[in-house]
Amino acid sequence: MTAKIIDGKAIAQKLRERLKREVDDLKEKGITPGLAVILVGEDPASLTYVRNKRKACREIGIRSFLFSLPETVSEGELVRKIEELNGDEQVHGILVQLPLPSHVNPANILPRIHPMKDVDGFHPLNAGKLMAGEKTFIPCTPLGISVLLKEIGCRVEGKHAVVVGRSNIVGKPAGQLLLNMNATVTYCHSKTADLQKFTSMADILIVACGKPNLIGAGHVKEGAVVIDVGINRDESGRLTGDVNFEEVKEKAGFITPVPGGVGPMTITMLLSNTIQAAKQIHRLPWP
Ligand SMILES: NC(=O)C1=CN([C@@H]2O[C@H](COP(=O)(O)OP(=O)(O)OC[C@H]3O[C@@H](n4cnc5c(N)ncnc54)[C@H](OP(=O)(O)O)[C@@H]3O)[C@@H](O)[C@H]2O)C=CC1
Ligand SMILES: Nc1nc(=O)c2c([nH]1)NC[C@@H]1CN(c3ccc(C(=O)N[C@@H](CCC(=O)O)C(=O)O)cc3)C=[N+]21
Repeated sequence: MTAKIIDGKAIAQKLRERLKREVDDLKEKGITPGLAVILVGEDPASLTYVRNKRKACREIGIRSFLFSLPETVSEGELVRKIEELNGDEQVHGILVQLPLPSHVNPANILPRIHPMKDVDGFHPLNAGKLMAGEKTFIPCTPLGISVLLKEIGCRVEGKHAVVVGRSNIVGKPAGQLLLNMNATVTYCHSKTADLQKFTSMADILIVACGKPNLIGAGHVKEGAVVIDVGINRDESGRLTGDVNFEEVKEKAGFITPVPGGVGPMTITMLLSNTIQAAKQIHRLPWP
């Protein structure tokens, strides 16, 4: 089987046009959604991501505010900045770009974001609500994956979803969201004894490890839906995922490319969550 390639970039573009109309409607009510991004240090990858996020905001009329803090910032200073933004009426969403420097523990920082402004969905209250199946902010990458699955007409209910990776920002919430959608979910991670045994059972395979070519054709069931979250840069600076694309596309039913798959959806869901935050703060209905 030769896989259909899931064009995340095109799907993201289509959604952003819809989101722009939502922003226009809000502006007519006198509300301009605003996203505050806190960037600590000068990691080149983080600088690129933050630039892309702000550009995406600008394109659909969301205001973005950037706060660049030095690598040496203390936890106390970071928390003070967050508290200031929690009280800022122009700011509806707050994002602290990860990773943070090693002297800063994200567990001391992320819970200080007001849960109603937590557009990344990393606050323990929102993570708990996702686990309980309640309406909440869902982390952008898992949410983007669920939209991609919907777009290709993949019915999740009753399927076996295998998630490789168990980070708080991708793997865990992705598996939880698929469970909420009635998939049977298996998590794999670096201590999994026989990765291939599990991945080759997957109807839906989500890979979020940061290990280039971890998944080859032998890991994949014929006709499976393969979602490659990994973003790796090779020696020449080219982006690759965690899946051996050339090999796996001959076997899978659907596959996301890197770049142009999950990445653009992550940013689109950040825009969407920011709009929902603005609506919620102004007590407007949100879906
Ligand atoms: N496209 C997008 O929008 C986004 C892409 N990313 C990318 O996704 C990837 C994962 O990100 P993130 O979740 O933050 O990464 P983390 O490093 O936090 O987590 C990686 C996970 O992969 C597991 N893992 C590592 N090696 C193996 C292995 N050989 N076999 C099985 N599991 C393994 C780890 O297991 P253990 O827990 O045991 O250590 C861990 O759970 C990265 O490439 C990142 O750049 C991230 C966010 C958004
Ligand atoms: N608080 C926080 N929230 C995040 O959501 C978050 C984060 N920190 N830290 C880093 C990871 C990574 N991440 C990506 C977002 C977009 C692309 C993306 O747009 N990728 C493009 C390519 C971009 C390029 O060319 O570099 C693509 O795959 O097509 C990738 C990765 C969000 N993250």
